[in-house]
Amino acid sequence: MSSTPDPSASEPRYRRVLLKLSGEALCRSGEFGIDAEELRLIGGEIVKAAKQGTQLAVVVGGGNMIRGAAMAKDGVIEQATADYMGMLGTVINALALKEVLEKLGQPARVLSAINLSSVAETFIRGRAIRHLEKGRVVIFAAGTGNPFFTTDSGAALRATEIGADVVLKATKVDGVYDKDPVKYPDAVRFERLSFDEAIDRRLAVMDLAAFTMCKDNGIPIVVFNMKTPGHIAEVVAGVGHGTLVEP
Ligand SMILES: Nc1ncnc2c1ncn2[C@@H]1O[C@H](COP(=O)(O)OP(=O)(O)OP(=O)(O)O)[C@@H](O)[C@H]1O
Ligand SMILES: O=c1ccn([C@@H]2O[C@H](COP(=O)(O)O)[C@@H](O)[C@H]2O)c(=O)[nH]1
Repeated sequence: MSSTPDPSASEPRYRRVLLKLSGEALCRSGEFGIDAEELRLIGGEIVKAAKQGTQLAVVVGGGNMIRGAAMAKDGVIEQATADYMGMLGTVINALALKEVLEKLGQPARVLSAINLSSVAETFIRGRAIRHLEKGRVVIFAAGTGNPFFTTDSGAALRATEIGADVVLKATKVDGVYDKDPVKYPDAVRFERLSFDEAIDRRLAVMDLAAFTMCKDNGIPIVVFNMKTPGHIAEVVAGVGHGTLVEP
């Protein structure tokens, strides 16, 4: 997806977006945890995007902390428990992100799908919308709040609940390919494709539940590279370079 901005347009292209940020945005490439410099950089990118006038909600993943399936692999920890641990990892990421946004002057709130009343607001749909209308960046933590899901599904769910115009999936690759480009250097990139094609081909850039929920609710998805400076703001403005998955 790429398009030329209309210089006469004073309104932003999107009124409200859901930005799905990989947890790996918060750590150095190939490492784990939270790196202060990476956090500061990604925080700055989100502030740039938020300043453009589009209401910005963020779902942050937890791949830099714990992935439930990997944690449960050797059978010591049950998958459901490992998934709750994974969700708590996303809460840690969300708190870190909120902190850096506010340090950079951007008001932000964390709304958690799991009740953790001492550290974050619990998700209430009306409150989320109210925060967005007041210009705060809303960070949704703990995915769907249920094990056996992912934060991609959480992004699709929250996007539907808040009436987002689009899900913007910020990731390590620059779009959707016919196979995983990290594993296959000959993978071919799509400029745009339909939900049916993404689902039929089982393209693993997002999970099936997330694709299906966005499809059923008519919410397009843009998959784009998060590490290019300025790119998050461009994609939020509707002029970035990514793959558009559309109904
Ligand atoms: N067909 C495909 N096209 C593009 N990417 C693909 C495809 N199949 C698999 N991938 C992989 O999917 C990954 C995107 O998922 P990513 O790791 O960003 O998300 P996540 O799992 O939601 O985030 P987190 O790191 O927080 O767990 C890419 O890095 C890419 O390697
Ligand atoms: O709704 C959800 C969301 C996430 N989880 C668990 O958290 C980790 C991290 O999320 P990613 O989407 O992989 O970044 C995930 O592996 C699950 O274990 C969950 O259980 N439910």
